[in-house]
Amino acid sequence: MRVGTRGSKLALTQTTTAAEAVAAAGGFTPELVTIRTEGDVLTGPLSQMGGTGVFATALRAALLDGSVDLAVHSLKDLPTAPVPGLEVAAVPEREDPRDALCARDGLTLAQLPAGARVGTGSPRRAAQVRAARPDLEIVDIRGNVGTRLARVAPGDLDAVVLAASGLRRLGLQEAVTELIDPAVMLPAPGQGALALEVRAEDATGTGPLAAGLAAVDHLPTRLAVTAERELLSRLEAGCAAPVGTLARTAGDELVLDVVVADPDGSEVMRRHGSTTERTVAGARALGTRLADELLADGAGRLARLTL
Ligand SMILES: NCc1[nH]cc(CCC(=O)O)c1CC(=O)O
Repeated sequence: MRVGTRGSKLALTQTTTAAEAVAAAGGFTPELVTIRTEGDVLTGPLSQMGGTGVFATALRAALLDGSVDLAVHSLKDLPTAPVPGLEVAAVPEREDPRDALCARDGLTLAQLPAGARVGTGSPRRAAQVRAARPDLEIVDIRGNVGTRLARVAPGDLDAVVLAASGLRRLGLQEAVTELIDPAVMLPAPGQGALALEVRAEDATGTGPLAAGLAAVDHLPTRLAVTAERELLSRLEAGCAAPVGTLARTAGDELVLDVVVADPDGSEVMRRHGSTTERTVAGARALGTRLADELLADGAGRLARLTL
């Protein structure tokens, strides 16, 4: 069973873990195949790379041409539009979805001094940092997790904002000085979750791959990310848009929080919604409903500023 992965340390770590879980449940041996994607080759701000899918397209092509049988993606890097012939057959249990501040001297967002320099390449993170702390300076950065973390140094940056999940998977959780409360910063749709994608004919049935995938699928995570991604696609916003959202199951409800910000954080729209229909269709309907409420209130104008 050939498993496609990006070559970054984070991608290799999370693909290995996911592939081993699927393989153990399905009873086969995985072989990792590293694939260079556009997002790994190009430099410059991600938000200006011309659309979504810079990390996923090459992996999807490898699935379609048969050179791999399973692709492991960070769900937040996967475009919401379905690809004919492919299916996200499993979404394993999500890691911590929150964003993490990694600051010098153990500082939190509230404790950073005025004028402190905070690195992020994400318009979503930048807008929410600006909304919470208009007195900080945002510095546009890129690179893999290790590269970005290394920028926290005297004479350079005071802090960076990264996904807690990525840091944890890399064993770098010591660098986190604050797990940012979703009331202050909502994560990207799907953050902290993985998508296990296969050719549609392998998604169901009695084969070892389908059996392994069914064993690692986690329904509460699938419902949460379905609501988040439906909202994102309804807003027609890409992965680089200033849209934060987080869904979770609470008791017998699925609840969804959303923020749409203009890039400078001076205008921020928040919405909260819930449903008792804990099915994929119910999750979709919840995402659609909140997106429509936001669009009716002018969110399109805010979000489109950076698209
Ligand atoms: N776009 C980069 C990216 N894609 C997935 C992750 C790791 C977090 C995750 O599992 O969602 C990261 C790094 C980051 O945002 O800090």
